[in-house]
Amino acid sequence: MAQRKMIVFPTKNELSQAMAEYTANLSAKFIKEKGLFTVVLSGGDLIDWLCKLVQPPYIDSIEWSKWHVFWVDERVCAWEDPDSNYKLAMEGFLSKVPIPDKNIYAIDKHWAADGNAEHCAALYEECLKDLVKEKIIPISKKTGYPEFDLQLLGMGPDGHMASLFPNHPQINEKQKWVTHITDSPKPPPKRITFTLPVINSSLYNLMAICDKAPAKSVAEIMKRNNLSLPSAHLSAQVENVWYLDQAAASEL
Ligand SMILES: O=C(O)[C@H](O)[C@@H](O)[C@H](O)[C@H](O)COP(=O)(O)O
Repeated sequence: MAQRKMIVFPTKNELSQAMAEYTANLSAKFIKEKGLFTVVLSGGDLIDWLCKLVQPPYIDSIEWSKWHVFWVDERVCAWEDPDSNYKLAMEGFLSKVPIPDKNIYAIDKHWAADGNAEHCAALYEECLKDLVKEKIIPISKKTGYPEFDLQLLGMGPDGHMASLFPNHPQINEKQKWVTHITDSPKPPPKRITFTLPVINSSLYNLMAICDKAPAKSVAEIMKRNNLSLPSAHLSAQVENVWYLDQAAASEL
């Protein structure tokens, strides 16, 4: 498993620029190697930081038609709800680039609007299994779990990643690929999330963290490897890279 690497950027703008370049380079590499690129998004501020991808030169150079887009976690609510990670990503990013609709794998529309978190998680896992059969997602020979090319992650001030929160049992799930939570400490309470083995089976994981609020948790992870914080468990098969701005790195 890859060692954690950390890069601190002077500003959020530079972090955003580097994230776009990192994503574009991996997109080119994987499309050349296997004809497609699987990208997993999270919610939160990350989508804002992806803004550089919808600007030149990336907007024109990326082969968007070869992208397949997933969510590492999603809030269980209607697609139109302001809480929806799908809505956030569509409005801020995906609607601005020509990725075919069929390659965007959102939470089930009906069951999400209905608020059924358990069923939404089961359906999302089924969707991943169908894509394994269709050879869009391989199963890693090393981990035995689905292998995505790149995940773009964020961390909350409490050290959570995806919807794996401190002192909640979801972090220990090893059987399921996708699980659910109905009492998330960060609102809204109902969510679905990739499990830790699936998150760590990704080839490349980029964790992007900005601002002062998560700085203490960043220090707990970087200096003390405090495993009570879910993000401290992040790994990857090839590269586990953490991009921080100055404020997020201020307690290091
Ligand atoms: O649904 C969510 O809330 C996100 O997917 C979540 O996992 C996010 O990545 C972190 O909470 C960081 O969020 P912020 O960038 O908003 O702090």
